[in-house]
Amino acid sequence: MSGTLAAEQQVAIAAVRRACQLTTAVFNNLVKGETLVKGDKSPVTVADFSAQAVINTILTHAFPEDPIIGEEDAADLRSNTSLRDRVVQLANEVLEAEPQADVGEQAAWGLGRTWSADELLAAIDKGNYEGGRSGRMWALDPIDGTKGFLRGGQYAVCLALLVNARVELGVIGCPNLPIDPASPDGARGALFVAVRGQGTHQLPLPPAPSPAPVRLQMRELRIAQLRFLESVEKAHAALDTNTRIAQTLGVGRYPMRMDSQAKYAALARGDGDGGVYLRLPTGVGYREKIWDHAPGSLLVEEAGGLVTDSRGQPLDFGLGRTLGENYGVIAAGKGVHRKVIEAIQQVGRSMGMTGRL
Ligand SMILES: Nc1ncnc2c1ncn2[C@@H]1O[C@H](COP(=O)(O)O)[C@@H](O)[C@H]1OP(=O)(O)O
Ligand SMILES: [Mg+2]
Ligand SMILES: [Mg+2]
Ligand SMILES: [Mg+2]
Repeated sequence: MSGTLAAEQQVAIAAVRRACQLTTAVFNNLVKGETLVKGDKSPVTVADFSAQAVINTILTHAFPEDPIIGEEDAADLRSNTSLRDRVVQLANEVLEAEPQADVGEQAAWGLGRTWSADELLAAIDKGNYEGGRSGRMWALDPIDGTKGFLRGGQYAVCLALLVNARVELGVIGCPNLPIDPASPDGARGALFVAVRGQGTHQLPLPPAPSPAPVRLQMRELRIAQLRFLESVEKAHAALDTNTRIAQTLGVGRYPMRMDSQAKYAALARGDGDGGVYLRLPTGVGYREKIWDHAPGSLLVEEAGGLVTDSRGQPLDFGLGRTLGENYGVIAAGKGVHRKVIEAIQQVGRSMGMTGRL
């Protein structure tokens, strides 16, 4: 590992890999009562909490000065002792494993020892940073696509480093994504690393010494070849608007639906010829969270694509924990991005959605 942010890359990769070991193990043993429904009706499991505990423990020891914006907080664990005990057990199983020197892991990152419940809950709550425009901060989604995780579909462990509101490093672990998109039924588990100015690379998810990273380059598709990449969740996708945009552009292929930021990885890699990540506001006032887009957007940009909102404006990661007013997120190859934005604007006008798109 060389170049700028080499230390941050190494720490982030180790943290995401260890968290993925945890989520994979939990999926095989998840039992009733280990999933809660949050205030916004979304699910959260012991795996989300313990993955955040693992990653925040590692980040806090490696970079003590850095604030973290993490999706979860420990409030529900403080009032539910059986859930708390399970999270402590799961996080410790992963943190206790001795540091693997051959992949650059260090004991100073909090590895190779057991942590108390208080320490792990405090680590989860370290993710409460409010965000902002200046300085360094990490953005963490311990499990992005919890619904995908629960149904055995796609999900992603997502970590980004932002400096002055710009994403500089993105690391995404996708335990259920096929390693080779040409063999969709083949071995699964891929890790994606993007560093600004240094490209996007795919590595094997299990830690391996001297892995051979594969550099990803988005294919430049013509409009007629495009296929949209959309959420599986109907509540997260403006399906009617998406269909009209497809018609306006002349995109005839049925969209590829996938949970989580695995979509950004799939787009960067060209899986299934998906050529456009399309996420428009659903009109329920939902604000996009920065941990849902920071690492994924860099994966696409560093593979040669463009990521903006539906007006063609850059995403603003300096507004706090959310992206502010929701104008959606559109990611596509440089050759087609502008045409997609034009089609969205045309459909927005025809549907009387001026100001919302
Ligand atoms: N109404 C909504 N519109 C868009 N995204 C949403 C909405 N509700 C939740 N999400 C978020 O979408 C992400 C999943 O994206 P996708 O649907 O593309 O897989 C999750 O992080 C989820 O948040 P949460 O983690 O709170 O469930
Ligand atoms: Mg999540
Ligand atoms: Mg998420
Ligand atoms: Mg969630």
